[in-house]
Formats: sequence, structure tokens, C-alpha cells
Amino acid sequence: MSASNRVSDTANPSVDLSGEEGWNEFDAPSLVGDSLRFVSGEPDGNRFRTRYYRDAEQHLHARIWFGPETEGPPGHAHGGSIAAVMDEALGLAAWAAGYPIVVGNLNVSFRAMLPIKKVVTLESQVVSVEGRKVMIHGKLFCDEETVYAEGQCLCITIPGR
Ligand SMILES: CCCCCCCCCCCC(=O)SCCNC(=O)CCNC(=O)[C@H](O)C(C)(C)COP(=O)(O)OP(=O)(O)OC[C@H]1O[C@@H](n2cnc3c(N)ncnc32)[C@H](O)[C@@H]1OP(=O)(O)O
Repeated sequence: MSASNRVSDTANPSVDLSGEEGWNEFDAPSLVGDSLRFVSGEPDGNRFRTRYYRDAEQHLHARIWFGPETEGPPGHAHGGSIAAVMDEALGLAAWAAGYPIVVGNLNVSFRAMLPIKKVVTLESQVVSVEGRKVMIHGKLFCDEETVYAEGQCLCITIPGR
């Protein structure tokens, strides 16, 4: 395949990031500003495309497309790209729940190789709050049987915010 063909294969593919019934789109920049560019900054690019939602219980979820520029093992997402998504989305989940935080510790378990050029779902929930420590758990999956990664994210509230 020529280089020009490879470009046209990946140029602006159509990606469906629509949510589940009962999810409401969540406007992250209106809450945290425009700084979330590393994962969410190129909505039409070939790295990540993300769209955030909240369900009826206000848990933060996302549809995420891992584009060709997230590749690590051939045809599959780089572990760091998955960790970056977990960092942003689980940190954002704490903000969305009302806690101004930074991430203090993030554990990611890679459960199955994640094919690139695929839309997957991230679900999260706040599991505990103790003083300044807010624990968020999340998982990346495409269906009940296929979980790609699980994350445990310890967020620490920022004094004075
Ligand atoms: C602004 C707009 C953004 C808007 C962005 C919104 C979206 C966010 C998504 C992106 C998230 C990121 O990537 S954030 C970027 C990556 N993260 C960072 O750069 C953080 C760097 N680390 C730090 O700045 C600091 O270490 C902090 C703030 C996390 C903690 O420092 P501190 O404020 O001095 O607090 P400290 O006393 O040490 O800890 C407070 C309590 O938390 C516990 N604790 C602290 N760190 C840990 C840890 N790693 N593992 C276990 N426990 C810990 C302590 O034991 C203590 O518990 P106890 O004694 O009270 O029991």
C-alpha cells in the first residue's frame, strides 16, 4: 500500500459516539475549562475522539474512539493511551461529582487487547470519599464479555478550590 493510500484510509473516518438511552451529554470544558487537550483536544483527529455523558444517577461515562495514532502493539491500543484515557475520564468524574481534584494515584489493569479504530465505552463511579481522598473506579469495555481495562483512581482535592 502506498503512503498516500494509507493517509486516505484514515482521513476523517466517520465515528459514532452516540450514547445510551438515558445518558445526557456532559460539557466538560464548561466545568474544567479547555485544558483537557491531551485526550479530548482533537474531536476530528486520528488519536482519540471522546464524548462524555452522565447517566440518571449522575455517573460520568464516555464513548471513546481509539484512532490509529493510539497504536502500540500492531492493530491495538498502546497501554499509555489507555492510561491517559483513564486519567482524564476518572479525574473528570470526580470534578463532575463536585470535587476539584488532581489525580494522586492511578492503577490500570489491562484485561484484553483493545483494537484500534474502535469505539468503546467507559463507565465510572465514585466509590468512596474520605477527607481529601476521592476514589473513582472505571472500566473500558465494548460489551459484557469484553472488558479491555479497569482503573482505580485516587483523586486528591485541591485546597482552596
Ligand atoms: C485545576 C483545573 C484542572 C482541571 C482538570 C480536570 C480534569 C482532571 C483530569 C486530569 C487529571 C490529571 O491528570 S492531574 C495531573 C496528574 N497529577 C498530578 O500532577 C498530581 C501531582 N501531585 C500533587 O500535586 C500532590 O502530590 C497532591 C496534590 C496529589 C497531594 O499533595 P498535598 O496537597 O500536599 O497533599 P498530601 O498531604 O500529600 O495528601 C493528602 C492526602 O492524600 C493522600 N495521598 C496523596 N497522594 C497519594 C498517593 N499517591 N497515594 C495514596 N495517598 C495519597 C495523603 O496520604 C493524605 O492522606 P491523609 O493524611 O489526609 O489521610
